[in-house]
Amino acid sequence: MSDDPMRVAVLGGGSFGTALASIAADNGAKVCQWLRDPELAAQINREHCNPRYLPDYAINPAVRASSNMQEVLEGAELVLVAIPSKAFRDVVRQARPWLHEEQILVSTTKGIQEEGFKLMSQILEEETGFSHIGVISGPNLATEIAQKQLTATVIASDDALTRTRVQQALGCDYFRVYASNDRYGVELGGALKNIYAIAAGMAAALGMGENTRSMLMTRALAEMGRFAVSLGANPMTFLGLAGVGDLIVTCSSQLSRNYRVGYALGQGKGLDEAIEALGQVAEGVNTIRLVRDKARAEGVYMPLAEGLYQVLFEGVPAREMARMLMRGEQSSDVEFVLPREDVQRAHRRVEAGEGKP
Ligand SMILES: NC(=O)C1=CN([C@@H]2O[C@H](COP(=O)(O)OP(=O)(O)OC[C@H]3O[C@@H](n4cnc5c(N)ncnc54)[C@H](O)[C@@H]3O)[C@@H](O)[C@H]2O)C=CC1
Ligand SMILES: O=C(CO)COP(=O)(O)O
Repeated sequence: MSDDPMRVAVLGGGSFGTALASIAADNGAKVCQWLRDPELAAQINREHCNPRYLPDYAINPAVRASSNMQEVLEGAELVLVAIPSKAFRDVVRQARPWLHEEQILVSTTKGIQEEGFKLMSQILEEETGFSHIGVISGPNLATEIAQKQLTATVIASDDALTRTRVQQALGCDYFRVYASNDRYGVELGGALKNIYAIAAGMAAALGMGENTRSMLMTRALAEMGRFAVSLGANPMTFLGLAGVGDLIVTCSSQLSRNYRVGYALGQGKGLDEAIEALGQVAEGVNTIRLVRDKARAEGVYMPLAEGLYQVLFEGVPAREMARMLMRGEQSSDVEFVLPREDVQRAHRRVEAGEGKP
């Protein structure tokens, strides 16, 4: 491998794309960032700041922004795609003429496509047929990365070259990159936790306490694991940064857009109003709908996702939903230790008078 700096292309001019572009440049890579808006690109090149999505933070001046896809992709070894899920496939299609088999393509997007319940790396695979494909996910609030707060992420791919080159490209003094070969689990964790961040924001706005938040996060993890198992993913991945790590940060921080949408809803704002006020993407709103439908179709028990769906889309008051959830069927703490069905069976027996003194 040559000593030339790695060439990195970042597709997306939002907060995360901008933060990642700056990390790669801090690390010595030659970085080009693609964004739709030529004026914003010119402003980034002039002022070394992204005033629309990451105001108040300096971007490494070596990052070159452009609205010309060909210019950005030419010669790139690593392509990071940081585009919201709704536009992800469209942008990959725009990029396709300048992508080639030797490149490493990595999604950084934590969302799901409605048609076929596809994750973003599956879209990368479908649109290109390439083999160096991966996903970055973890507790990665873009504004904290922009402040160079110590942060860790996961690069997940079954391709060792992809994992290694991403660790080399992005790993630095303030950003540590761990490897995983469970691409599906890592990507699913990043998408699912957004649902529960909305619930945590809502609970905070309703004045609920730390016990509540802790219960919510832990039960969310149980639900995520159950869902993952039903889709054939490895639930152990959720014990890592892209599972419990991301769940903790997104359910605890006002910097999370999903948390903020939940908080606004908890304050009594309507869903459209909450999204409008945010002005950025909160993937969880759409993910709740998709996951709730998928859980129903697969017969997976997901009371939090179901309850949240009813609050967001069917007008059930959040407090009323919280009460119903608290009074829901008796369950098990860790289902891999004591299966939920065993708890329910024991209840049925006792209720039928069997085993009572
Ligand atoms: N911001 C964060 O802290 C983190 C975000 N992510 C994920 O990164 C993904 C991207 O999010 P952000 O950069 O935060 O989003 P953002 O909301 O800050 O910006 C979205 C960007 O996508 C662009 N965009 C939207 N539709 C487009 C289209 N049709 N064509 C071209 N560009 C389009 C917008 O112009 C904007 O530049 C999301 O899925 C999010 O879950 C992951 C980790 C952290
Ligand atoms: O994924 C994130 C942090 O890891 C960012 O969360 P939000 O999309 O809710 O801001």
